[in-house]
Amino acid sequence: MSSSIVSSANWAPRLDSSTPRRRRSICTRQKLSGASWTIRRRIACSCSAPPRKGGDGRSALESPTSSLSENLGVGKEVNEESEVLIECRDVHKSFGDKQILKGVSFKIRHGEAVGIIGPSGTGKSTILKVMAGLLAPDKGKVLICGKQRHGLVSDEEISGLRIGLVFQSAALFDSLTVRENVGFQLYENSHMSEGQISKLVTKNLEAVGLRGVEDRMPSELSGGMKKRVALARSIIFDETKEVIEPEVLLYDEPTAGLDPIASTVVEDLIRSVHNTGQDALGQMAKIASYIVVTHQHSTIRRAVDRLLFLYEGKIVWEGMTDEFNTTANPIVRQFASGSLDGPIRY
Ligand SMILES: Nc1ncnc2c1ncn2[C@@H]1O[C@H](COP(=O)(O)OP(=O)(O)OP(=O)(O)O)[C@@H](O)[C@H]1O
Repeated sequence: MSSSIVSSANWAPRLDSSTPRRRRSICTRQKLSGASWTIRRRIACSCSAPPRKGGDGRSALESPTSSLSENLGVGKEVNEESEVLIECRDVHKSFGDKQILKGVSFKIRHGEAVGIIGPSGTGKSTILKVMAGLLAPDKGKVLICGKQRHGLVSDEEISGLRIGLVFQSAALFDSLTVRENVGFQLYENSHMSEGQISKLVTKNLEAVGLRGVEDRMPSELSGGMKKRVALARSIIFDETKEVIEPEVLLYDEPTAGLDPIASTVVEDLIRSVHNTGQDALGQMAKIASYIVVTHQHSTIRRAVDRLLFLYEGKIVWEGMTDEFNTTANPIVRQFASGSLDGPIRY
């Protein structure tokens, strides 16, 4: 069991003597472009994921007409005894004199699909960044498989649990092709050949329903395609490694700005890469658990099983998705109905 915790807080393309020439050119091009990128963190922890299961369970709210959904295993089997992968314990975070998180506590267990909802500006993205290690809490703890993370540490190849954050904006490198974007981690950090990476990129793009876009630039993609490319980038992993690390994926508003059908596609993709199920190619995926920050009702219904409601810096309600519309909690009722009357004031 590894005791080290390694991540990539200020991760950026590295240029060193071990970086192959082709890879250096990718890094250099992007450095010059000054674009933002998705930050991925690798966290070595002492947990080991339970064996992968096929499972035929699905959310009670899944559409019975969705053939993809029918194949997806979801959180039915998750219970109190499932292993806790991430725990936020009394997390506080302020920006200047503005207190955003005021004692947030919750656990994410292996196999869970959890949604974080709540009014705008209440700190949903902030808690994702704290979990991903991009922000340090002012007070309280984030435990990864029971181990407290201390600050932001360097990015190294490690084994354990990986935590990936998929930004709302997709955050693709604008000067790199789709192939280079999706394969970026592998070009940078693996020993795979170009040909191997290229094949894997194509396979992962197919898994998110994209074909023949490898040579396009991000500017040539629609918003929905960009989100799917970001999804492909978040699920790709080095298949030549003997040990495949389980991963918790954190999605920040993955369906924001998409039309209803494109949203459904992304919601089902998020489900399909969960490791209790299969990806769109029918292969077992490796995502241990995932968390989705969302405002979209369809995403709440289709993509997650359990909800955490964040309001005024605290989790004020937790429940299963089918309880979202029936709970008597006045804050949740107002939010679910979109009413102007109630405890939430704008
Ligand atoms: N780096 C930062 N510096 C200063 N203030 C910040 C920073 N990040 C977030 N904030 C502020 O913290 C508050 C919470 O932001 P956050 O993005 O977490 O909210 P949210 O619940 O995700 O909102 P939305 O639903 O609108 O996306 C906002 O008032 C925001 O302006």
